[in-house]
Amino acid sequence: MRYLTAGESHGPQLTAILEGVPAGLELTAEMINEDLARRQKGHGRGRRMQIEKDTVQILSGVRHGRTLGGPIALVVENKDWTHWTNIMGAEPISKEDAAEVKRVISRPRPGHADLNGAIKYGHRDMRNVLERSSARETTVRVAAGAVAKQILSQLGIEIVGHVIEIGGIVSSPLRDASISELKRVTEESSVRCYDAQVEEKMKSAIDEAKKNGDSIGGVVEVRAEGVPVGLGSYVHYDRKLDAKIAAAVMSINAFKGVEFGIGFEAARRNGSEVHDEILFSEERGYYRRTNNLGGFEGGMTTGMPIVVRGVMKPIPTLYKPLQSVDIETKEIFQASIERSDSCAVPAAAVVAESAVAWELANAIVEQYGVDTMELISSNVSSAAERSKDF
Ligand SMILES: Cc1cc2nc3c(=O)[nH]c(=O)nc-3n(C[C@H](O)[C@H](O)[C@H](O)COP(=O)(O)O)c2cc1C
Ligand SMILES: C=C(O[C@@H]1CC(C(=O)O)=C[C@@H](OP(=O)(O)O)[C@H]1O)C(=O)O
Repeated sequence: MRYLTAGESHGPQLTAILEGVPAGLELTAEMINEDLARRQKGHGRGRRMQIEKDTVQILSGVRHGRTLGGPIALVVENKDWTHWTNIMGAEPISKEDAAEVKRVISRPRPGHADLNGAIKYGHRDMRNVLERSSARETTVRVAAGAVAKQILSQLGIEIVGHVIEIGGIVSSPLRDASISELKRVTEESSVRCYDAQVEEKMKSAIDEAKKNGDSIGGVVEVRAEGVPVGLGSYVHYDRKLDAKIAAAVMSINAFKGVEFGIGFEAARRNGSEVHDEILFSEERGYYRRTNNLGGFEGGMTTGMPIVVRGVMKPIPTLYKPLQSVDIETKEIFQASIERSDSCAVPAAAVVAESAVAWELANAIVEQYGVDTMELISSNVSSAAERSKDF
């Protein structure tokens, strides 16, 4: 499976075209809208989220609630577009109108794609960069992820993204919570964190940063359970599924690093304290005593829960401006802004969940790849039986 997205932050709409989704998958706009609404929530979001009410239109590839096997076109409208029709319209504008509607952005914001993008594409107006580099695009990535999650759910695979750290405030280590419990608890949390003890502290940290004109980042974690053994492969670098998942998480705006299981902590432990011992029971087949490696060995799934974390840097647009240089005058200036999120880590947890869901679903469709959900289900079940008795 693959997908493309198109659309600018303040243009008319965002579009995703998904190709290779098997036929016979139950899919409704309502299923996708649930995740779109989850992405919009979270303490620390800015005024834009009060304007947008993200809902999807399914424009092709689905009939009477089931996928057909053809490309699926998904569209989410930008409500804010009505305020930007002159500035963001596709048609050429006259010189006179240009003076009125086209306030050229010549001042790059540190931490954004503005300057590098302008140099790369030769744009003297950095709106031409920021419109597409904006994380508004993650809306349709979540829509694509919601389709992937339907595939996973039909195969009994559960997945959830949640927040484990914001602005240096860390939630306590996770108890033996099931994914459904994690989902239920984090859904009710204003920061998408299961640890109610630290929720208030995280909110205060966000409020404090905002009050100071600053922003904060954090760490999100995605867990997936019920994943079959042997997705991905060790035989070639570009077939390693952990690498694909890492790239998908890293591709989320503002993400700066990814780890699996105990991750960077592995550097500080002996091998005997890292590697997960192999056990066998009639009931479970092969399993691991621990899951320090987060569900991967040799670029393949072990059948243990997948545990992947990503770190999000603080939002770069700050009310407390950072120094930059105007590309027209070469003068130093202090960037000033009208609106921004002060923390988007809770929203990013939903984006990360979607990114991982897509990679997992894609790996399954590739590996058990036939054109219908029915056959994929039966192939996955017989592969599970085979690996249990192996
Ligand atoms: C859900 C989400 C919301 C974001 N909101 C903002 C925002 O309001 N203001 C901002 O400056 N950056 C925001 N960002 C981060 C920028 O999009 C990102 O830092 C920028 O595009 C540069 O990309 P890079 O950080 O990956 O290098 C957001 C990111 C995500 C994932
Ligand atoms: C619109 C979304 O996030 C936007 C991501 C973003 C950025 O620079 O990445 C900047 C802000 O946009 P604006 O400048 O219009 O306020 C955020 O609101 C969204 O998440 O749906």
